[in-house]
Parts: sequence; C-alpha cells; structure tokens
Amino acid sequence: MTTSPVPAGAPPHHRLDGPDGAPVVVLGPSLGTSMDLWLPQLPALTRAWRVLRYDLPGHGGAPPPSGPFGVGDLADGIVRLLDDLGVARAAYAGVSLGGAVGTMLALRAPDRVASLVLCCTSPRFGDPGPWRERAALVRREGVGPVADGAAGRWFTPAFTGADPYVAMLRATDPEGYAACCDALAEFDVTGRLGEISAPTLVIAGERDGPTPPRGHADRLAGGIPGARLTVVEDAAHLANVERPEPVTEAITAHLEATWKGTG
Ligand SMILES: O=C(O)CC1=CCC(=O)O1
Repeated sequence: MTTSPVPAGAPPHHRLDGPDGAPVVVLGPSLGTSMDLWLPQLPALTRAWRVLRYDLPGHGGAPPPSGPFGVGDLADGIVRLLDDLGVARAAYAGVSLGGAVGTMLALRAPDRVASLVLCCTSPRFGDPGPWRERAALVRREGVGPVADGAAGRWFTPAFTGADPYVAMLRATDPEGYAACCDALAEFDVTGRLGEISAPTLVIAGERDGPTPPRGHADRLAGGIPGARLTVVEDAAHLANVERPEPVTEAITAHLEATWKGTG
C-alpha cells in the first residue's frame, strides 16, 4: 500500500471479499471509522455478493489526503475504483458520511448505481459552523477530544461494545478526520434528491443524535423518488453495529429485491 498523501478524487484504499463474479456491493464507512465498521454485515453479505469496502482518507489503512476535498471528490474516487476493477454497475450502502458519498455517487454517476442503501445519514449534516469548529479543534489538538465523546454520539447508553469503534477513531489521522469534517460542512444535496433514480432504502436509528430520523432520514426518504424508510428501534448513529440483525436483514432484503447483477 502507498503511504503518500492521496489527491482528491483518487480511488480509495479498499478491500474485496466474497465470491468472484458475484454482483458487487460497495460499503462506505462513517467519519472516524474504518471499513471494519461493516464487519457485522460481512458474513451475510458475502454469501451472495462481492463486497467492496473502502476507507476514507486518513482513516483505517488509507493514507492522509494531500489537500482539501468534497463529498463529490469521494464519489468520483468510487467511480475510478469501479473503473479500475472493471465493475460496470454496483449496489452501494453507506453509513453517515459513507451514505453521503453514496447519495452523491447516485447523482453524479446514476448508470453505475444499481441499488442504494442510506444508513443513518442526511442530505445535509446541519450548519457548517460546528463542522468547521470540529475540524479546527482536531487540527489543533488531535482526535483525542472528539474520540472522548464518540461513544455518546454513536451508541445508546445501554450499548457495551463501543470500544473497538472508538479505537478506530483514535487511530485516525487528524488531517484526514478534519478534512472529512470540512467536506461534511459543505455537503448539501437537499434540493437534488428528486434526481436520484436508484432504488433506495433509507435506514435510521430511532435514537440517532447526529442524524435523527426526523429532519434527516425522513428528508431523504421523502425526497428520493420511491425510497422506503426503515427506523431501527433501540439504536443510535451506528445502527448497523448496535442492532446488526435488523439492519443486515433490511439491507439483504433490499439488495435481493433490487440487485442480482443484471443490467
Ligand atoms: O459526529 C459523529 O461522529 C457522527 C457523524 C456525523 C457524520 C458522520 O459520518 O459521523
């Protein structure tokens, strides 16, 4: 793996699992996590799909970014990755920032997205100010201060399995994290959701603080033509980790219905 900084729009650090020749599903992680965010879903998904997981710049095994980038650049990187791998069309599922990348991908390259799952995400992650402040904090003090509060943002108080996920954040490159915050500050596709043609499932955590169902998931589901919304009880922001069974079931049912590798 190269460790030189990654330019905006470059194909991301990635990994393929599952049967050769099966229809491809791309899995996008959230801010501060790695591709292993998707480990709870991996056994079920690799039964029928070739699973392509990737890391955000400076996260997981990915080198830090060489400069600023937007969510559109991250989506362009997925298109380049699909080109490099010879994949004409794929399904895409993403959590939070990873979901924003999927939304942008569906807008920029609709012919490449056969099916879309948007988990605990939003067409706009609130006002830019707090994201710019978080980016400045991490550039100044490192990821420690945001890691300290991560379990409370990501999970309900009853959840006891937060440690490996918070460890992902503690291992994240500060500039990679900060640049993702800047990308979130700029992201707003609220007015473009009606252009999305991919069959879309929106999944929300009932108790998600950063992207609550009301004002976020409901806007996605209301704005994307034909989209369906599933709200997962007793789950916060990383619902696929906190309640893996219903989330895995919802994703596999949606993929079964929409993406078997044809077309
Ligand atoms: O603030 C967080 O850690 C939650 C979050 C917002 C966007 C994202 O990807 O994660």
